[in-house]
Amino acid sequence: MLAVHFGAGNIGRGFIGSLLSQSGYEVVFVDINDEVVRLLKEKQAYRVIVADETEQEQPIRNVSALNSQTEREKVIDYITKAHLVTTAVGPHVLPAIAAILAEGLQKRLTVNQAPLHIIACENMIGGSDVLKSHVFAMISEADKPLFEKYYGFLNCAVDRIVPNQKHADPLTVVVEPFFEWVIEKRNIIGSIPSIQGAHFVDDLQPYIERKLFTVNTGHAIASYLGYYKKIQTIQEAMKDEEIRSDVEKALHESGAVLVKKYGWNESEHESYIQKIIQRFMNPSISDEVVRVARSPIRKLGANDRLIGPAVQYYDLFGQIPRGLVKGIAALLLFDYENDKEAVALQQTIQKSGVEEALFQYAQLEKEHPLVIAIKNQFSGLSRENVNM
Ligand SMILES: NC(=O)C1=CN([C@@H]2O[C@H](COP(=O)(O)OP(=O)(O)OC[C@H]3O[C@@H](n4cnc5c(N)ncnc54)[C@H](O)[C@@H]3O)[C@@H](O)[C@H]2O)C=CC1
Ligand SMILES: O=P(O)(O)OC[C@H]1O[C@](O)(CO)[C@@H](O)[C@@H]1O
Repeated sequence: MLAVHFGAGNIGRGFIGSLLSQSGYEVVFVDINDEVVRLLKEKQAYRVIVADETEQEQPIRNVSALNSQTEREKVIDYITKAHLVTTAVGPHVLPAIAAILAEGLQKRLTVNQAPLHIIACENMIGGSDVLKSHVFAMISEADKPLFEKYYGFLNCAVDRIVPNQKHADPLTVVVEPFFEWVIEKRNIIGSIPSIQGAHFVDDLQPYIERKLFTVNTGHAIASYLGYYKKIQTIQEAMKDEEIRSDVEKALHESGAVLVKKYGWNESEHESYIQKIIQRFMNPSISDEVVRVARSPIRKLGANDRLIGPAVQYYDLFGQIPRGLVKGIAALLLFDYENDKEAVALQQTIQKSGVEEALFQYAQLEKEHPLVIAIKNQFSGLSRENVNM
């Protein structure tokens, strides 16, 4: 079996590629990072180190790589032969891979009528639907029914914390032991793809919301409050009692939304929250706050990890979720100069104010009670920052 995987980064090598290789696929990574592509081609293997109390090494074999900028035709050829296509490139990169994917899928129609599943493994709701819409924007009307017949775009939720890597061997990836890959069955054509450890479900919505509004919500808040307190890593941030308690408070708020919405058992959800807090604190992993905080404009999105649960909490309970609001205010103070979105966000705030930023990026009406609460919290944090 052959899998073509776009994105040989942290999640690509540390989770999706490794699981596919362990499931018996030959994995061809497609990336634009020359060094990583060259090394994968040369070594055809790399190491995943599962970091817990002990370090367990997993050799990943039967892999190779292609550079999509310089080896376009080869990528297209591999797509025509693949049994699975996956991505882990980042939500903002999906439009950039759509053209080559569309071309590969078009050519495949002429040589291979086997159905193919395409799974975008990105931190977002409906990632594969979004990729599909970009691909469909590139093909002719006549091809669309054929694409619908042969290509199943499957939405999924991926959960494993893989920090930025720095090793003598640049291919090595240190990962946490936990992983969860939940894939929606809707849109499967023919048989379920064979992937060891993946969990196939009829309806992804509860799973993706549980993951995005717990793991990602808590992680994001720890990162923004950590950055605010000039702390370097998530592990150090979680040792700060105030941050840990703010994270827990926010997770109880997003948890209240999820429990009410999906009728879950409250104490089971509380155990899930506590397990996630322990994952953030894993002393064998060192995860920079600026990595987890990256792309604050995306993270301020209406359906993303902070505004999504905050709006739902307000709508369901008619109250301000103070923990989430503090996290959002801290996001608005994230002024890391190496992050393009942080720079753009700061420019918007300086030029037009917090209300305008929340209107533009989070689609919150300026008179929404959440906006007033976020603005007050933002002013409070800004004042404390000056006095610190
Ligand atoms: N790192 C983590 O713990 C987790 C990440 N994710 C999601 O996985 C996705 C990837 O994240 P990471 O692996 O952390 O990022 P990363 O930055 O380590 O990897 C992204 C890879 O995509 C490559 N890339 C960029 N543009 C490309 C293009 N046009 N064609 C092909 N490859 C291209 C980059 O060179 C890089 O190797 C994101 O959507 C993220 O939200 C989801 C769960 C956990
Ligand atoms: O990848 P994003 O969406 O920028 O979020 C940052 C981090 O969130 C996590 O998925 C978990 O919270 C990470 O490990 C991830 O990379």
